[in-house]
Amino acid sequence: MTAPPPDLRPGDRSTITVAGDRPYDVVVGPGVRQELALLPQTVLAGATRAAVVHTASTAALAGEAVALLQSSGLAAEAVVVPDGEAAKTAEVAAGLWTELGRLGHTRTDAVVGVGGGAVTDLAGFVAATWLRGVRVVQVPTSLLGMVDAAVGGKTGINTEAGKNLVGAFHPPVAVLVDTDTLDGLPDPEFRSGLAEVVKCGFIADDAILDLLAADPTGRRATTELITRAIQVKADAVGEDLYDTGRREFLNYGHTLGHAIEKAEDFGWRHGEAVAVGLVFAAELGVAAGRLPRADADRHRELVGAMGLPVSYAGDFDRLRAAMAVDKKSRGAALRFVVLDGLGAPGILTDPDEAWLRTAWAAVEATP
Ligand SMILES: NC(=O)c1ccc[n+]([C@@H]2O[C@H](COP(=O)([O-])OP(=O)(O)OC[C@H]3O[C@@H](n4cnc5c(N)ncnc54)[C@H](O)[C@@H]3O)[C@@H](O)[C@H]2O)c1
Ligand SMILES: O=C(O)C(=O)C[C@@H](O)[C@H](O)[C@H](O)COP(=O)(O)O
Ligand SMILES: [Zn+2]
Repeated sequence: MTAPPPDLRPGDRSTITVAGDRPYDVVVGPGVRQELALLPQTVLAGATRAAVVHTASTAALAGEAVALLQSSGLAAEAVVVPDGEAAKTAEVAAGLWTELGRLGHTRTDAVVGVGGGAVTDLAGFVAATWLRGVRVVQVPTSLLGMVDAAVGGKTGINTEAGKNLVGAFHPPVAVLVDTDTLDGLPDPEFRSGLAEVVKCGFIADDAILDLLAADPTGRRATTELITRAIQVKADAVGEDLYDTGRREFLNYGHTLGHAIEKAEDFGWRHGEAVAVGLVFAAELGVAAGRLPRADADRHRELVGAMGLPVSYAGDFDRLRAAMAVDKKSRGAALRFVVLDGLGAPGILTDPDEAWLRTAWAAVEATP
């Protein structure tokens, strides 16, 4: 089980360091976005310009970010992009490259993402590709962005063929998780973020499962849940940035989840699709003889109690075709993350068709 950082007390500021060739800090707490003003003296040393990428929903926070960066001497400008998955397109990325060119951004300048996971994925991707890589600071404002998307350096956009199929590994130089920014986040978005939190519980930290069982809204222990989920992610990413081993376990529930997002033309929230994917993956683990039935039942009960979907009405053959282009696939073989017990993730390669059908039957919504 992952222990919370020693300096964590409710309401406090805590810091989680993500290890790697270029380690960086994820700072969590109320008001920590103000620390943007300090970064030009530290991780943004030498920068003269910053482009603050945001959507309409985070315009006020982006305006504040611009003012904070300007107060420390940077020429900072806000750049607005479309909301949600509509931001994660080649066209929007190309628009940002044009804007960085117009603003005269050089290799020492920086991109700052202020928004949900879609913004941080896009901002990270543009930073990874502009001049072959400039620094990016992430200021996630959705729960999902905080516990997952802004941490770990996976950046990307979607294509016709599916989710996140074009991207780069490009870790941020800092992540400021300001828990105050959650105040304006709509409940369904908060719940969507909780899907990634409970995922971390299933793969690595049963204290998360206990906290969510005691309060399935996740509102009573939000800071502890955020910190624990980030710690699970940091542990995996610090060891395996490039997704060739331990990091793959963070993809638990995502094989079917991404296929559902695509089938729904990105009309479902990421966490909602992952929620069904978690229940499916647990059922697949049972069908494969790896996960005890009681543990799969715990998935369904907990995810359902959190108000997230546990079933889906769709065409399995279509979903299967989408799963075949999942980034975990190798050649023609499907690969899934499954559990050998709570907190014990592993890989299942090329599952029997019968196991897939059994797991699908367990999540298929009946009219
Ligand atoms: N890179 C990664 O490792 C990683 C991990 C998980 C998810 N993701 C990606 O993240 C995306 C999902 O992120 P998301 O759930 O944050 O979606 P999102 O970015 O679309 O944000 C959800 C909604 O909340 C709004 N919003 C965000 N912050 C707000 C605030 N403080 N107040 C009011 N509204 C606010 C947004 O405008 C949007 O409408 C997906 O594209 C997913 O693929 C990436
Ligand atoms: O960081 C990771 O690695 C993850 O798998 C975390 C996921 O929650 C996240 O949705 C990620 O973007 C999915 O990665 P992908 O490579 O399957 O697109
Ligand atoms: Zn995810």
